[in-house]
Amino acid sequence: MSDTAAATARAELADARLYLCTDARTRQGDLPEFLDAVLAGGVDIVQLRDKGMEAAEELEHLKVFADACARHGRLLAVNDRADVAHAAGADVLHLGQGDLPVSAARAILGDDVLVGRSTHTPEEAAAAAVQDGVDYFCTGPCWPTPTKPGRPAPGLDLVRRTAALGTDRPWFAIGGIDLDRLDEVLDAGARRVVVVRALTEADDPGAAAAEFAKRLRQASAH
Ligand SMILES: Cc1ncc(COP(=O)(O)OP(=O)(O)O)c(N)n1
Ligand SMILES: Cc1ncsc1CCOP(=O)(O)O
Ligand SMILES: [Mg+2]
Repeated sequence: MSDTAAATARAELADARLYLCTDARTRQGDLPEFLDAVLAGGVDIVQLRDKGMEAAEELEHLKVFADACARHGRLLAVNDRADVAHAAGADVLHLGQGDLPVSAARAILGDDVLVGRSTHTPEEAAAAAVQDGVDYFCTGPCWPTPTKPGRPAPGLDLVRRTAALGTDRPWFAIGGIDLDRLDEVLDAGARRVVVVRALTEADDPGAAAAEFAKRLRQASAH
């Protein structure tokens, strides 16, 4: 990615409100159509999150994700692996606390790829808000979720405490968020969310994405 493209991607991240993570299996039969529907609905960033998939297979699936993101002018994210993010030409790499250190990812990717970080405590959130090389961070899970089994949920208190940081760095609430719970997440102070099942399991994913995007943008406007 050129310097200009990276600056554009950072501006798009600043404006982003709705971030989808999905594997390549849940919507196996209609993946391109599903991605087109949610991107048209208002998803700003799409991450292929398919734990345990081998790199070669991940790269193949990422072509479908990259094409969809390019059609809609949205950001493509890779989970966990800097090498795969580089090979796929992704805009974003997401790193958890147990993944590659940010400095190691930067050594592979340089400054042009956006890097995100997971946080699960107020201390981790405060650190991610100022850590060099981090473009955005996520806090959660807000609720226990079968998408991330075994991960204790710090709940909305973490969202409140993250909001209280008053950071300008973009941050997203994650974990167990659906349209019924969105107002609670907004009331706790989040203005950006990451979702999986709320879109992958929606009867009408495009309409669900549009409803998320509308309410997130309304909340951001005041
Ligand atoms: C956007 C986004 N936020 C959080 C996560 C979770 O990352 P991590 O804690 O490393 O867990 P895994 O997803 O790797 O199981 C994410 N992937 N994306
Ligand atoms: C990847 C991840 N990290 C923390 S919660 C989570 C999964 C969120 O999935 P869902 O939106 O289906 O609860
Ligand atoms: Mg990870």
